Amino acid sequence: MSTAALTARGLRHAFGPLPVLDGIDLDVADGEVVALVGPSGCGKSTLLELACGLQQPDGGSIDARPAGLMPQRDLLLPWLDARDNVALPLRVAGTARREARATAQGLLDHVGLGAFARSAPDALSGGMRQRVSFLRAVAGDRDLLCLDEPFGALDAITREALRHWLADRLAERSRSVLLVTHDVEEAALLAERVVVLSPRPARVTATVAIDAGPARDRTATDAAIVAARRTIHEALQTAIAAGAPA
Ligand SMILES: Nc1ncnc2c1ncn2[C@@H]1O[C@H](COP(=O)(O)OP(=O)(O)OP(=O)(O)O)[C@@H](O)[C@H]1O
Repeated sequence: MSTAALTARGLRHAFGPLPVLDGIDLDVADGEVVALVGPSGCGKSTLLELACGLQQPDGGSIDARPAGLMPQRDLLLPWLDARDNVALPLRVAGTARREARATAQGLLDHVGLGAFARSAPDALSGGMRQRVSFLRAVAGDRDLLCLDEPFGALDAITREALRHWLADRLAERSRSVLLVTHDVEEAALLAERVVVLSPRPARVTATVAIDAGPARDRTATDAAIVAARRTIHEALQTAIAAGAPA
């Protein structure tokens, strides 16, 4: 069996006349966390959708393991409570209702949402919904997780707590992650490699290796993280400047 969770070569995609991806090469190894950063609207979510098979590329190839997707809009099912939304991928995989609900309840407890397990999505705040959506993606136990701005709507403390929680889960059970984020520090703290995209149509303009030890042991003040943040930031600036109209 191949040791790649995802391999994309020369990936092209357009929405009608709008070219969005312009020949993307991307690899995610088994157990590797790769972050995607790039200017707003460059095509990051589109790339995740291709990785999960929700869209077919216009050109090139993509080969990925079955993925759990956390989309940017939470897309919770409004007729299920928070617990059953989290339990959904387990139910789809054949887990009995009682066991699936117990697992979902445990996950909700871990992120401070235990008391909201029986709440409908429309009774939850945006940040709560985002956490439920995150747990639903993680609960599916797929080898590849595609996370689109998973912590974007959260306050700084909750964001940090969830980042630690994810790093701990990944240390316990190795999974591959493709993480879209606008937060350069988050990318440096979680990823082993950060792939920098140009403005639309997206091309890969740089890849930054983060050599800072396991994610669960990293802190924002580590010299390697501070240096990585600067490198990613500069690569983003270069990408944006190169893509800007003259
Ligand atoms: N289904 C669609 N139909 C038409 N255009 C689309 C569709 N999905 C995305 N687009 C367009 O494709 C471009 C890339 O969108 P995408 O959401 O992939 O970018 P992004 O990098 O994830 O953006 P952001 O950082 O703002 O979340 C945008 O111009 C968007 O308007």
